Amino acid sequence: MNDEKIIVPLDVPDLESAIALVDKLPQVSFWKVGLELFTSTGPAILDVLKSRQKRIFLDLKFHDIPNTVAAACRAAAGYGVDLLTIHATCGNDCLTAAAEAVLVGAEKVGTKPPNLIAITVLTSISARDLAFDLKIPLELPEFALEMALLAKNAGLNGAVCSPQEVAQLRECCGEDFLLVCPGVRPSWAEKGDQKRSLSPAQAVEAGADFLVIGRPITAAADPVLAWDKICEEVDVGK
Ligand SMILES: O=C(O)c1cc(=O)[nH]c(=O)n1[C@@H]1O[C@H](COP(=O)(O)O)[C@@H](O)[C@H]1O
Repeated sequence: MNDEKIIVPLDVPDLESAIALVDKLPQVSFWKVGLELFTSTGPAILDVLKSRQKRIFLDLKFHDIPNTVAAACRAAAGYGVDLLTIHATCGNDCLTAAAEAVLVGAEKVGTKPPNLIAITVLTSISARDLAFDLKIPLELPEFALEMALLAKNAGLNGAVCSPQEVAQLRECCGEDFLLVCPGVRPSWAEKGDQKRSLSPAQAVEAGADFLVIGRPITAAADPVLAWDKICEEVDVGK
């Protein structure tokens, strides 16, 4: 089984619903806490997950000036989480300051620093959105690669990208650069707002270290069955 590659987001509004979801899926070893839940519960949810020996992806997607982002990264690193996100479009100075800040923040409390990973291009953005709304003059795969390289050169540990770009990023950024892919959809699941998806097997085959898969599992009529089906698919893609 290759189920440790799958991260399930706790995209729920409060602590009670989060605990209910964690209890419903005891097989899941890696959970993501994102903007909705962290804004609602603060670090209380992290304590719950740690007390159950779960790995934690704290997905706060920082995006601000270097001084502000570095301070936020120092604070977040003190929680002892496994993964932490920042937008690559913060720019080089910000990414460099953030990479340094997680080390300082973790050391201050004597914990392991999180792997700091950069959002390249959100998986809800299409090539059309990038060109016409955001006015980025590069092709989407090229822009995603540039953002990953910016992050790598600034000393980050990895990037978040869609499964459609992961093969190219793996080739250019090397084996040690963590690549985390949301926007993963089994053939039987709704795409929702995800615009650049591939199946779990395809994403793993293309070189993803981790897949973030939410609604196909959490909104399924039978989440345990959906989890089992996805684990089988991930094994096929190995
Ligand atoms: O950083 C993320 O995790 C993330 C980046 C991205 O580009 N796209 C993306 O969907 N995500 C997150 O991945 C999860 C995807 O959830 P589902 O679309 O329900 O599978 C959500 O919690 C998003 O916040």
